[in-house]
Amino acid sequence: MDSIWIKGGARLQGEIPISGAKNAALTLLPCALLTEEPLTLGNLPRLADVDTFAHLLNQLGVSTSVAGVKKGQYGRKMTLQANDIASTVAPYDMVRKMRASVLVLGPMLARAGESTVSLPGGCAIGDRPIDLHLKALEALGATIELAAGYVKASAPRGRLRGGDFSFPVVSVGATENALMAAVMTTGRSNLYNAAREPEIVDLCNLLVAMGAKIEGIGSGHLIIDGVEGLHGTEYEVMPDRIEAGSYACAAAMTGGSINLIGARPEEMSATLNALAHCGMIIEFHAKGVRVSADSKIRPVSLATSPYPGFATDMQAQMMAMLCLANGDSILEETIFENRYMHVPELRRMGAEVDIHGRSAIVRGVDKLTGASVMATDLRASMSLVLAGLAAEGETEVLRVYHLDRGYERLEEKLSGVGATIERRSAG
Ligand SMILES: CC(=O)N[C@H]1[C@@H](OP(=O)(O)OP(=O)(O)OC[C@H]2O[C@@H](n3ccc(=O)[nH]c3=O)[C@H](O)[C@@H]2O)O[C@H](CO)[C@@H](O)[C@@H]1O
Ligand SMILES: C=C(OP(=O)(O)O)C(=O)O
Repeated sequence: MDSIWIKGGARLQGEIPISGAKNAALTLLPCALLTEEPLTLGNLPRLADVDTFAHLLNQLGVSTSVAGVKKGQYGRKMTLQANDIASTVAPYDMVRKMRASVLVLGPMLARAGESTVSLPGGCAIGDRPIDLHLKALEALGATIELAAGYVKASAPRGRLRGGDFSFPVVSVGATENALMAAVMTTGRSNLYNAAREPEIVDLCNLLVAMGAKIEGIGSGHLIIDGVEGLHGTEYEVMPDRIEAGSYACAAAMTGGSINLIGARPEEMSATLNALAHCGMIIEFHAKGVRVSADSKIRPVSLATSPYPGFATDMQAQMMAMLCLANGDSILEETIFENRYMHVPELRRMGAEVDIHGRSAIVRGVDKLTGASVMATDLRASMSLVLAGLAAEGETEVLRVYHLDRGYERLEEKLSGVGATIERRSAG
């Protein structure tokens, strides 16, 4: 199995091109199910999750073709076409590989009048139920049955009528599923307390480009007037604000300066504000944003919350950074109940972190030391890469497949700014 080997200590300096956002890509891809016309998505990141999603869509009868990509170029362009839906079942072996597979539920229901998807079960960061996806679809007129680990949603007489739903807690995925179902109903839907993440705005913008009628985009109240059918279009995936934030932490932790090319600072202001609070210099420019270390990292207290709050997907990376602050920081994880799996591994590198329920006290230390480490999820793995970049000595991060889910050519991007990092095969 591959690992990432890092010799820490280099001051990172230069430019990193930011790839298309994983979490946007994973909700734009299922939109191909909503039309029989071709949908072309550009700036799709080359990630394992994107390949897995394309494979799932293939199983449902969607054809996918990738335009020629030049060597050294990031991203790719994929054309997807769902002439017919060959199957309306997303099987367990796909959904268990990637939770986001559940996002075929809403669009498949809208297009084919029925949809059967395996229940995803829990994962490394928490329980992650899909009850709100199902309740929102029921409010739009779907009938839901649960049997043998699968959820079967159907639309009476083949088409949903639309309806109103107020999310009791903000859910990105449930908002996405409800939106993709609501755009082809026979009536009007109101989604209250909808997620406002930039990836939701990206989804709305694509749906509108396909002919959907959505008002309130970017707000917590989305009003959707169903249309008869949608058409194909060409669309560019938004830049990945979590990838950009992760590399910003790399600049901070190595006393460096990284220009995040293509990053949209307005979509990552909670991360940039936290970095500025910690003493980093943030400079906006036409091509993106530059993050530079000016002094020792100052401690900060942060709680994760839905957008525009501080993203849970940045918590592990921020923790790695705060391990090197000149004082104690407090992090509170309010979204997922089990998202501190990186802590024991960071401790093995010399970090001092105490967990009290959902809070973590991060006591800044003068240095981290390289070690062999592994994590059980994507962002936890990235926090270990960041720790390795700043640590004294060598670090080996095992279970690279987590990183390959969400960071396009990580080692290439980091060596481009001066890191000593390589992928090694265990043979
Ligand atoms: C592919 C993708 O975009 N993944 C992101 C998405 O995940 P995902 O869409 O799974 O996360 P949600 O926003 O749905 O989860 C937020 C909270 O709501 C709870 N919940 C969610 C749905 C539901 O039916 N019932 C329920 O109780 C979850 O357990 C969690 O505590 O948003 C998360 C929160 O920003 C991010 O960390 C993930 O990177
Ligand atoms: C938790 C994440 O992704 P997913 O929802 O795909 O597991 C993430 O991107 O950090």
